[in-house]
Amino acid sequence: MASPKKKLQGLVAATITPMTENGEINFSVIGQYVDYLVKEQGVKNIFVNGTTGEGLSLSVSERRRVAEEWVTKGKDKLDQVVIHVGALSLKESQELAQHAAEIGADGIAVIAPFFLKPWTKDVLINFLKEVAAAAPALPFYYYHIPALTGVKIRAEELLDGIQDKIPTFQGLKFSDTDLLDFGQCVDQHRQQQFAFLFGVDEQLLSALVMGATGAVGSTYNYLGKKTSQMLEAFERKDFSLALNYQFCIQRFINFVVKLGFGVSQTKAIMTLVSGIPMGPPRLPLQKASREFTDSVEAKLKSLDFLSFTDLKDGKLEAGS
Ligand SMILES: CC(=O)N[C@H](C=O)[C@@H](O)[C@H](O)[C@H](O)CO
Ligand SMILES: CC(=O)C(=O)O
Repeated sequence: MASPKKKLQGLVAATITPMTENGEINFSVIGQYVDYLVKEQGVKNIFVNGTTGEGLSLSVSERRRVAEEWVTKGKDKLDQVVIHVGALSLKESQELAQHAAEIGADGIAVIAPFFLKPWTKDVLINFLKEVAAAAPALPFYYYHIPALTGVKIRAEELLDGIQDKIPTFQGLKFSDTDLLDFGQCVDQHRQQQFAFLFGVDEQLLSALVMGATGAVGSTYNYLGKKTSQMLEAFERKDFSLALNYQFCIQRFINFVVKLGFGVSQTKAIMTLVSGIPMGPPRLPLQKASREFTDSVEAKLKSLDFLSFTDLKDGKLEAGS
């Protein structure tokens, strides 16, 4: 059984995989990236090779090297490094799980296989169990992202009795807007100390109300500090301030969603905000346009996100 050590909580940044202009992984900026997350964003947990990291667009050997680099550069700086090891091939997923254990990662996460799909809960559990068994000492997280995998098995159903099958099961990363499903996951497992990590950044406040213990997301790369302020306000039960922060974050996300938002755009935004070159995405994704970056820069300035100036008297300016 996984050591019940430190529970994964708070904000977890879903890391981008930096690339060079010619499409190779740019390992040379990962050290800087770690320092940026810790010092500028106050984020000390990362989720590597997931959606934002284009994990499924990398070769197995690239995924291994990326995981190694984050673990190495994060040593003594980060609290937890969780590696996403999901793949269409069970063998590859097991290899990556075993590798994550060998390099000293703090946990592994797995999405549902999404080409030849599991159609029932039991089949999905069997797949996850085989992966988890390849890293029997590592905490295991199920990464529920039905809009991208097309596997719509409800998380609540999946979690029912999961520890009997997967003793290392430690939590759920829930990237969906179904708060009935999410809430029931929390409600039915209150005794078990699982991590319930929400993955829709623009709706995190509602998930906190529903019992989320943390969050994994792409925006925590550059809005980590802002989002932490929301978490702190929530902890203090200052719900109107927490809502102000959530609305402020929503104004930004709503703005980029309307322009067309995905991993490519996340790379462009992070380059802009951190100054660390994230490079283009890999095909089939296309680099974000110059117009996108220009309008985002103007928006970030108008929202005061670039300087991370604190809110005055806990009040936001009206409008956006
Ligand atoms: C589909 C996707 O990439 N979801 C991310 C994590 O699960 C989120 O962090 C979103 O990027 C974020 O909520 C903005 O929509
Ligand atoms: C957002 C997230 O969790 C991912 O990129 O996998």
